[in-house]
Amino acid sequence: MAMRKSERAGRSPTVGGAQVFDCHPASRTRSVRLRPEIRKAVMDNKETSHPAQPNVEQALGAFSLLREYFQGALIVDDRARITWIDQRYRELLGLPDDFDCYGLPVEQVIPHSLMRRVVETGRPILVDIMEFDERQLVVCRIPLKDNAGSVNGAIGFVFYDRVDYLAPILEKFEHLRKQLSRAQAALTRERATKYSLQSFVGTSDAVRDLKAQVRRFALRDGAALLSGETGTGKELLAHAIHQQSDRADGPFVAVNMAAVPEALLEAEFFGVAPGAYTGADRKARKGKFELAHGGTLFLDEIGDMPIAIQAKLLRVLQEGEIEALGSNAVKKVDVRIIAATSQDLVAKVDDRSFRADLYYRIAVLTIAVPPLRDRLEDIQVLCDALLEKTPRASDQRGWVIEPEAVALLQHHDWPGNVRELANVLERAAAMAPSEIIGAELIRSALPARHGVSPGARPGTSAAALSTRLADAERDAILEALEACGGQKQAAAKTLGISRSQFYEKLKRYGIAG
Ligand SMILES: Nc1ncnc2c1ncn2[C@@H]1O[C@H](COP(=O)(O)OP(=O)(O)OP(=O)(O)O)[C@@H](O)[C@H]1O
Repeated sequence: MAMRKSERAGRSPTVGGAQVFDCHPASRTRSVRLRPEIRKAVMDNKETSHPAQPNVEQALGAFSLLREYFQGALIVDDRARITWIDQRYRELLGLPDDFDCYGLPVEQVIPHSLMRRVVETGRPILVDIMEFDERQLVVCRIPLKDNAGSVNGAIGFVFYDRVDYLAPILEKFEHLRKQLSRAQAALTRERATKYSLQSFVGTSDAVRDLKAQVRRFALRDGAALLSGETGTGKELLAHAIHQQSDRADGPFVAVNMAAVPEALLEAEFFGVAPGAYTGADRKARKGKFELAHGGTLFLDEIGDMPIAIQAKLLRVLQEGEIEALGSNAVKKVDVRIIAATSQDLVAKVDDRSFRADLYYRIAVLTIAVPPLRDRLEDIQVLCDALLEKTPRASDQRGWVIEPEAVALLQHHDWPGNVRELANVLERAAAMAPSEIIGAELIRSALPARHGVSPGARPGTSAAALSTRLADAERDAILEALEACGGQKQAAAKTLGISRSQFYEKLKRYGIAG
């Protein structure tokens, strides 16, 4: 390959016996500071002898036509170690003149390099955007082959800012990258406030003790069981435990046992191997265990877990391995289980509908979440916090709840706990003609079966109708539950709705499990 005069004047490292020339003379007079990670790489990993490499002259010759377009080039051998790099690329990377990177694994000089992938797969990556020190470089990577056609290395080119037609791509990429990092930052802020322990409102002694226990449990890594009536905040607390634990940077994945049809639970948990089912869904699907790897898996309503799945869950907890449906391969998973129940699990163990061995596995750390009726002094602060989140008209300054209204709420028994309180406040707010929520409004918003006639307070006719319909639905559900001796599945059947719809309605109306 013909070298330009300036190139010949440059430093000329020996590569496998051939003389190869760096081609940008300017940097020789510039002093560049060695980046700390590169300095470390030199100390730790430098190979003393230069590796075998592809024929550099031949490779550069093949791409000589591209020379005026690229602003840096690099060659690696079949083990992705640098065998040649030109001066312009060295400059772009900030490598000082006296730094010899020959023989170093490419990632130690260019952390995001994909040259290894090209060498390993033998497939080129023709256009890619690679980040280096907050800069975006457009790169092209091509495998090199020996005379017998085997891959013996790869060559990479960098196109930086001189290629005008790449500017729109880079601008768009940069724009999207900024948008993404803004969205990620907002999400992190939102998650942190939504799920922190501070968002569990309450100043009673019961809540103080509960929070102290949650903080202690967050520091440990064992399975935890939260028990308490529906709407007491078990899921909120599970999030808070995760957020305060060492797993906070890992995923938090929730499965509601009652909401997933029984036939799908196994696939939901353990995933599906490709082709496990004939027909449309032949693709592999990850299960919740795999999705929660490195984080926390929250199992809501664990008392509703079918006995066959209980046996499988126990095996995963004992062995730390999962096997996808239709697969023989096992995968290791590292997941913390936090389970929640609104049923009496000990009673379920006694009547053998819940496995004792599974109970002892998940009840390593147990937290009993108190019902709202046992901490009625929290109602004032809960009202303030919940109303803060309740939408209001743009000309309203903020909701004000009158003391008589709070007193009325403190006389209710709250079978649906905080969720029910939130619903009542939302209904009252929807009917309120101003930002003041008084006792009359609360009386109208409380469920009819507690002796208050729905719609007694004149609201809009639409609000009154929706309130009446909701109350009728709630009463039908309560009647069905009573008729079926509390058996939810049977009650759902009586009403002609699915188990998951039934549970959704129980939640909506704050009916305890
Ligand atoms: N102490 C609290 N402070 C503020 N909000 C709360 C509190 N407890 C519960 N909530 C709110 O009440 C609603 C129900 O809470 P959550 O879903 O955590 O209850 P749960 O016990 O898991 O209910 P279920 O057993 O029905 O699934 C959520 O909107 C939650 O944010």
